[in-house]
Amino acid sequence: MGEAPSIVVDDLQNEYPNGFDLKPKGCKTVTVIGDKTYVIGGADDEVESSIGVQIFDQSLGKWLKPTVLGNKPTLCKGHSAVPLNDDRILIIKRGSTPDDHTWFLEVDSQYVRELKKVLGTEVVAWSKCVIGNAEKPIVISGPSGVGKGTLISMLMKEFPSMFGFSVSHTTRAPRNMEKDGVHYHFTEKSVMETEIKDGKFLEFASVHGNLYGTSVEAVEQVADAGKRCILDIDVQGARSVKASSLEAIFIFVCPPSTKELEDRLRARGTETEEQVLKRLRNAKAEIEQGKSSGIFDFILCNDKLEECYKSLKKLLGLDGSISTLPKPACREVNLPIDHRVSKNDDKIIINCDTAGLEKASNNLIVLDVSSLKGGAPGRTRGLNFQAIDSFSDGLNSIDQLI
Ligand SMILES: Nc1nc2c(ncn2[C@@H]2O[C@H](COP(=O)(O)OP(=O)(O)O)[C@@H](O)[C@H]2O)c(=O)[nH]1
Ligand SMILES: Nc1ncnc2c1ncn2[C@@H]1O[C@H](COP(=O)(O)OP(=O)(O)O)[C@@H](O)[C@H]1O
Repeated sequence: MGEAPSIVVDDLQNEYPNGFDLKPKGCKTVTVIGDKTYVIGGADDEVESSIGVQIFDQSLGKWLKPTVLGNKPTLCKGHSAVPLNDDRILIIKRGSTPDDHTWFLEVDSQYVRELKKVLGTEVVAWSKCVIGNAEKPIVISGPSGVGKGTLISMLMKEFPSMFGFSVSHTTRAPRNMEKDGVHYHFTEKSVMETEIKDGKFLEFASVHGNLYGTSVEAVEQVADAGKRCILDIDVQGARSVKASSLEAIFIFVCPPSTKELEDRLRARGTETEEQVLKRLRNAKAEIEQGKSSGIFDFILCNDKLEECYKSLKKLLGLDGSISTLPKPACREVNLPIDHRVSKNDDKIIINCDTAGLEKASNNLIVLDVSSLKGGAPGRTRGLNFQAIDSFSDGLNSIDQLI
């Protein structure tokens, strides 16, 4: 964020009379929610190639420097901004592709309020919007050696385009075959602690004597690749995620017996004797918590690997039931640079049939925001999308749509 805002208070008052939320000027929009005016785009920090955010607090009479969380939208040829429910601003990027045209800037959501308390600064968070009901992330926990990694690898191998792994940070040393950035981001403790303080982690915990954590970026990278995110985290981490605003499915994997767990851990041969003993001691408490804490939606016993994998696929709806069927393709619509955006209750209407434009094939696009789910950190899901050729569909006015 640049120190000096790119527009001054006088600009706000003179150029944007009150209620100016929907008016773009150049590459920036100005949206008022409560006492705060959000100037989105056109900021000095856009050299970073993402859309910047500046905030003017009318009650304090000064500009605030927000901490901006989440993967940020890349610069575009302008955008429209529509405030929703006083806690987020819908951003529609002009001239952008179907997978990138709709974003939310959360300004007062549960996540933003939590992070404001933690960081003690003004906070806003970006969350990209996915059209339709993308599946929730999956949290998998269980004691060391139970087979979590094995089951996750099997899923990713069988369904490579469906699942993506959330690459955690850890302060433990890499094992022989482990690659930095693939299995973990291997990190210095002091670096990780600073990043935790800066609000970059969705959750973190000390496990078997090392620090482990899931960065917001790790989860968003998977979501932005259009995949369902899998998190392999311990029970403390699962508890934190459950308490956060990230909606997920929670699965706990148990061993058939303590003896079998010990055998698997020793046979894997990746830990020192001291580490094996520590992991086995911790396993008892983890299994108790896994079974009784009420965090987990499903408990799987990993006795015979193939059977356990089958059960995992079944509970994820991957056993030939409905969710494995190809999803109906959403009509892919590129948003032209020239369009007008308006709001009517839960419907956002994008009118691409602006003066001077040739009739576009889809001249009205209606976004239904009535059943939004999720949000930062991660994606906002559940946006319904309807592209209509108002002429061929015989519609003469927007009123007929809503
Ligand atoms: N809370 C939390 N736990 C993690 C994270 N990444 C891994 N873990 C957990 O840390 C524990 C130890 O992981 P690791 O050292 O890879 O050994 P493993 O359990 O034998 O695979 C496991 O219970 C993992 O689920 C994370 O980002 N957050
Ligand atoms: N059902 C199973 N039966 C026998 N061995 C298993 C089974 N599941 C996993 N293993 C083996 O147990 C070891 C630990 O599995 P791993 O996936 O690394 O566990 P985790 O990720 O939970 O620590 C690995 O050597 C793996 O091949």
